[in-house]
Amino acid sequence: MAPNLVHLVFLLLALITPLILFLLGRSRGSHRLPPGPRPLPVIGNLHQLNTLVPHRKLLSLSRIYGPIMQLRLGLVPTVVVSSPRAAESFLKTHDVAFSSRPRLEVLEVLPYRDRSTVFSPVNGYWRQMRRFCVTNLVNKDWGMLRRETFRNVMERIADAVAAKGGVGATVDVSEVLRGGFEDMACRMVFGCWGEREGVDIGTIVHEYLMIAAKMNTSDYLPFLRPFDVLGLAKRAKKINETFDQVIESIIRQHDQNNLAEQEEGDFIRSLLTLLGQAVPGSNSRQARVIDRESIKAVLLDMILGSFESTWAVVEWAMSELMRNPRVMECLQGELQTIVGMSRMVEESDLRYLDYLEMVVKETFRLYPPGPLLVPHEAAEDTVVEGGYFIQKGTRVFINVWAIGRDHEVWKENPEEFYPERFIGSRVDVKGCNFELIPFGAGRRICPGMNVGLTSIKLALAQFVHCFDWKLPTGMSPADLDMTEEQCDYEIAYADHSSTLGILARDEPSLETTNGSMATLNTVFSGTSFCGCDQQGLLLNSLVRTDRIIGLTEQIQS
Ligand code: HEM
Repeated sequence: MAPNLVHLVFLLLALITPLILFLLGRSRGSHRLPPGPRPLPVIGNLHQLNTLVPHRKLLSLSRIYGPIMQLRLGLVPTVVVSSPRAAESFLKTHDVAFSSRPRLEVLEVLPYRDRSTVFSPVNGYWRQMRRFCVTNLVNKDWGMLRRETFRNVMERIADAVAAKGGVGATVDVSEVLRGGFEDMACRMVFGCWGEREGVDIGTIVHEYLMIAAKMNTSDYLPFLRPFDVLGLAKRAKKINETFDQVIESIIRQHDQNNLAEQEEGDFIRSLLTLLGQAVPGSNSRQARVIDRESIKAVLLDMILGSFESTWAVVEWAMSELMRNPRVMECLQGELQTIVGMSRMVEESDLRYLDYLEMVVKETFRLYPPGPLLVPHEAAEDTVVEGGYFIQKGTRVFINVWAIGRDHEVWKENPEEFYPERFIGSRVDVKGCNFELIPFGAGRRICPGMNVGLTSIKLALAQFVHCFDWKLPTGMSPADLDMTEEQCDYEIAYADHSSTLGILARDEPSLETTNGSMATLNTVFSGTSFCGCDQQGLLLNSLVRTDRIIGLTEQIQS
């Protein structure tokens, strides 16, 4: 299109959009819309969310307009839900109406876009693939893999400490945690380690999540799509080409029945048995055949869901434990009493560790990895709690981050990390108590919840059981920066003409302005997909001589 024509189209759209929206608004007749801030012409309330941490801004707006608040983001009517009661209305009472997902622009460039279980509408295909993943991946017994993974992680820490001169050496906890969770996820989903064809799968996952987390203007102002203003469609295409090459090579290896590459309960091999099967599509008359693209889409969903969210929770928990020595002491005390100091924590111990359970819940309350969940969309016109009318096609954000800080629910110092608030409480994270829904609730609830929870508890327990930790010299708990910031950096490709061969991601510096080492707590939480991340937790490890015999010897040798 010639530039003049483009400008003309843009101008026309800018002029007629408010009129269309006005007429649409009128046609809703007597329906009562939720309150919300007044939108500007064309951009609506987009300017108010021009922030790296939209869940914070949305919380402050909801304190003015209420727990069900209507915004207009560009041309998209959007509702933000910020209380347990309102969340229950959307995710339980009207679960069917709000289980759909919006079609995001970055997905349009992906060949597997309509086969993803995360972004598929609720239909026969979604149901079947989700059930398949739960049976063949999530519900498998991964106990041995977790045991091996976290033993390796503890040994890696001990090795790193020994290499740096022994007890008291500084360890990059983020790095070790990320590596452990990445390897475990790759072995579960792909049956191989995290490095493939010279490409680190973790870097691919991170890039996907970064792209999805960005607030993409084209999603809200569709007439900007041809311009790819933020370059996200280009980035998505590029990372997808890389993923495609990596995943093709992994699938080929499983296809060829190369047993050396395979682990017990091989998920890819089970997926391949589905090839060619017909499953119901969006309605009972429409069948869909499972093809190679469906298999790649499911593998991508599973690997994206698997590890960033999990290790981020352990990092947040470790940061809070460093800030709260009393809580650390209680947790170590519980481990010492229940597990003792002559062996490592085992999965079978977890059910007896009540204080650990409370520490994990408290971490989820304050730092849900998906502060706004994955966006939902209204599949039909619905009247919700409070008599508010929600129009079909409205995007729905459930502000879990705000719900975790709701003064009405968490009456005693909601901002404080205080695991004891759960003593005698039946609230848990499994989707029945709407005051704490880090995994969502209803039919879109995270299918990986149980596997994620067990890994988090085991990793955290072993971290604090095997080692004593202290902040690097010169740093006090008050220096720990617990605010989130968006961490975006482009990955470097080895060769611009080829998609394979990612060099590295350009990590943000770990030095703070005053020169001391500090945490860079990072959240990436655009309004499309949200994930929480935290980077660069550096701690000094101190292994007490009465702790875990093997590790102590390893460090001292
Ligand atoms: C701490 C760990 C985890 C957290 C906090 C978490 C959180 C979430 C959240 C908030 C959602 C969106 C729910 C909604 O839209 O209402 C979700 C969806 C999903 N998660 Fe997880 N997740 C975790 C671990 C996992 C794991 C380990 C897997 C895979 C093995 C996984 C796979 C998925 C999938 C496939 C979906 C999409 C479900 C659908 O749309 O039907 N997640 N997760």
